[in-house]
Amino acid sequence: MFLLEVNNLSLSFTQYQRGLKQKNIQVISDLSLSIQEGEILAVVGSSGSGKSLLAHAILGILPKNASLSGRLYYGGQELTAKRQKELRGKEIAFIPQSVNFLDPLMQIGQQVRTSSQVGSEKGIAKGKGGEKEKDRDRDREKGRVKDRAKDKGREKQRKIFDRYELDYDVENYYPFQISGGMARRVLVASAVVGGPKLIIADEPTPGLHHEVVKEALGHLRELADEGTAIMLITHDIATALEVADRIAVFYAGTIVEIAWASEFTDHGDKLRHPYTKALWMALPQNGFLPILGRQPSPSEPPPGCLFQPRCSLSSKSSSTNNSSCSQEAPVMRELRSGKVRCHFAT
Ligand SMILES: Nc1ncnc2c1ncn2[C@@H]1O[C@H](COP(=O)(O)OP(=O)(O)OP(=O)(O)O)[C@@H](O)[C@H]1O
Ligand code: NI
Repeated sequence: MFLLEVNNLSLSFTQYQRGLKQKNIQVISDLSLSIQEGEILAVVGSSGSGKSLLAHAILGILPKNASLSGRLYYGGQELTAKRQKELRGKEIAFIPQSVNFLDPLMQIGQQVRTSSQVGSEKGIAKGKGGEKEKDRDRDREKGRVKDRAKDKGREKQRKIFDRYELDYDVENYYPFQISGGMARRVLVASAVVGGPKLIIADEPTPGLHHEVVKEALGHLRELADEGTAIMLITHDIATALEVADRIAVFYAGTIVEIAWASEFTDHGDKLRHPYTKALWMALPQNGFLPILGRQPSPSEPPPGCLFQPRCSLSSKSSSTNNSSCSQEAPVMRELRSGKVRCHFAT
């Protein structure tokens, strides 16, 4: 059974234009994926393709002007807004794309300790330490219980600091006092403290040195090997291939292929979708072959298959008259133990 299932998810924004005119912009369309315990599924796609929004949809932290359709399941049960709120920061943890998710006014130690108790819109931050202090005066015995809980909280936090090689001194620092690499480790520590079953990591290694990237990916792999399900969002297929079990290739707001990481070999003959093959061949070790054209903007999608204007398969086999490519959007289908969204992939 899958821990997380995303079925036919679509997401659009209503934007107001001049006067009272409204425009609907479809950012994610008909997207399906699933993740098992113990596996890393990488979601790979270029900038602006809707990856972060997918993460926010799963966590239930979308902005108010977003409208969503499709279904989410977690542990076999529908993942409703109520469950999202209950599970967020605990069973379902988030490693956000930006270190700005750290609360600038809260010390790191407290931030890590409280991150598993919150489900704030902003992500991991915002504690509620103050209220606890009041109760203690009221009832000493109760207070002692709370002290023990507090000690336990600190103990747990320190264990995680040990694991991620964060000095205990760092507990008293504020986010502006730590380096970028350290801040990333704090984000991982904050995600892990609640003992999550599912981690959504949104671009966890931006602009980091190779060593730090390796370390961060190593942490994710370790957690997966302990049974955690991980969705790793990245624009960098090379990063994804270093740790992921499966790769979901994101293009213009939907997934065009789900492949095994082991299928990215040689000239990509085991891959299914022309875009996936092109991504693979664009890597330095495969000769840097560029992918011609541009990803369509969500406000002006082409008719039919979203990849059709750039597709070698569609233009090459014009003898068979592939008008379907320019007229009909292909649906996701199973192909060789993976999935593909293409009329002609074999
Ligand atoms: N609140 C919003 N209202 C309207 N459009 C939005 C909103 N938030 C995001 N978008 C648009 O949705 C698209 C997808 O954004 P998203 O942040 O998910 O992309 P991404 O794949 O995570 O990109 P990156 O790799 O740069 O992080 C973008 O074109 C963005 O402009
Ligand atoms: Ni993003």
